Amino acid sequence: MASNGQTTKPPPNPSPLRSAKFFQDREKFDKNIESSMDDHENVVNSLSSSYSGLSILSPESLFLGFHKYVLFKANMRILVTGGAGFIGSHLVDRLMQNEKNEVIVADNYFTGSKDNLKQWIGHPRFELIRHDVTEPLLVEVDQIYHLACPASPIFYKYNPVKTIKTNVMGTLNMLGLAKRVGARILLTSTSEVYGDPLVHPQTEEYWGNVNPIGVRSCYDEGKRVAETLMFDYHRQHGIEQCSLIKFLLSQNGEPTTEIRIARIFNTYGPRMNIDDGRVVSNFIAQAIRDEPLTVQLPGTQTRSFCYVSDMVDGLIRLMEGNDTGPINIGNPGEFTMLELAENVKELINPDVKIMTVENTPDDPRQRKPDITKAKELLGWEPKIKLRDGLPFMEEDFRQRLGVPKKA
Ligand SMILES: NC(=O)c1ccc[n+]([C@@H]2O[C@H](COP(=O)([O-])OP(=O)(O)OC[C@H]3O[C@@H](n4cnc5c(N)ncnc54)[C@H](O)[C@@H]3O)[C@@H](O)[C@H]2O)c1
Ligand SMILES: O=C(O)[C@H]1O[C@H](OP(=O)(O)OP(=O)(O)OC[C@H]2O[C@@H](n3ccc(=O)[nH]c3=O)[C@H](O)[C@@H]2O)[C@H](O)[C@@H](O)[C@@H]1O
Repeated sequence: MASNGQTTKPPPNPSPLRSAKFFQDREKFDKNIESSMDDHENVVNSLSSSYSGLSILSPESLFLGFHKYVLFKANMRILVTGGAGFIGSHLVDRLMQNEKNEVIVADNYFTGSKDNLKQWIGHPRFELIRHDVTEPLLVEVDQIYHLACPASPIFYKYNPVKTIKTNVMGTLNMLGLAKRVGARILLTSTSEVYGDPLVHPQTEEYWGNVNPIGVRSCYDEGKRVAETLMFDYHRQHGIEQCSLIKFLLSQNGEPTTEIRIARIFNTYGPRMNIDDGRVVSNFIAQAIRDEPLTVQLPGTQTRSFCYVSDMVDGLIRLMEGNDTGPINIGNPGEFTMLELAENVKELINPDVKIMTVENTPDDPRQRKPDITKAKELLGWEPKIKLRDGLPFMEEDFRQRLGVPKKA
């Protein structure tokens, strides 16, 4: 009861789907669909009369062709944030292979480098922008792969406030852009959202065991907030629509936010920073330099390592597919750090020593993805085993370090 004794009205239904505005909008869509149908008829008629050669085509096929032209744009303009980094640059290579793609990279070069993209600089379908994602960006694009964020623990702990700003404000800015231009956005989240996991292997349903105030939290919790923002934008501004309605919505200035979330597990391959600090790059660089492999204690902690080409394949499938995720993308092959060191020693330098060193706080004890969802929903699973991937990385590191393999 209100204070004046009258019965208070229930608050309006908060669901944007059921608000009065929703029904007004629906009416607007219906009218638009009708007028768009009229437009199509006009186009079909004028095309048929202007080009006698087209008269062999049925009005239906012309209608569909027009739809395809308008709704499923032949060319795709794709933004890759963090595209000058390790995974980002491999993703750019793969996207550029498709001649219908135009690729724009936005990167602040904190851990990435122009060198990773040198083969594309000057290419007519490629643009590189020095940009920090904590600031807004306005570019007309159809898809956004949002990778910008330092990934190596050494780098993300170096300036933790900046790391959390990159994850939170960076993702907010990219979501704002996605909403404004009607682009689909994919976030590269991480297995670190599972923290020091109590469930093994990790399924997407597991909510994680994360220290909110530890030295890794800027990254783990930053990515968790980034995932939350993705889903909030999706729920608040995005309804899964069929392409026709989506097109009409975007024509009306109505926001749509289509999201995809990949939870990436440890990925390795050529172009990793040599002094990046992550375990695979450390061990390979140490083996090549004849320095002892530094296994952090206790050495029995596990990780699952995915080769970068498999990762890129998984990310593209997720972007192109129909599922929002989150979906684990990683290789379920699980190794202790001592086993990894043994493998590197055997494959790269049998004379190298293995030594144990102190670990850092909150290091997860185990990690292995359950990839059932990726298999079922994306038809994806990794192809390259660790022992097959390590030599590709060795070759790249030897070239960059200028140390040829001993005869
Ligand atoms: N490699 C892995 O094992 C792994 C695992 C889980 C998740 N991920 C995620 O995948 C993405 C790419 O990782 P990576 O291994 O290629 O790392 P990386 O450090 O090589 O690449 C990150 C890129 O983002 C750029 N960047 C960082 N902060 C930025 C900012 N504020 N504005 C613009 N650009 C910025 C860097 O300069 C770099 O080019 C990251 O989001 C990371 O969290 C990676
Ligand atoms: O897969 C993930 O989700 C995360 O994986 C890594 O995080 P982490 O597994 O801690 O990466 P590394 O620094 O490579 O450490 C892996 C393990 O190797 C150990 N390690 C590291 C370096 C080293 O020289 N020796 C060593 O034994 C660490 O103690 C740790 O147990 C990435 O760096 C994160 O960006 C990513 O999000």
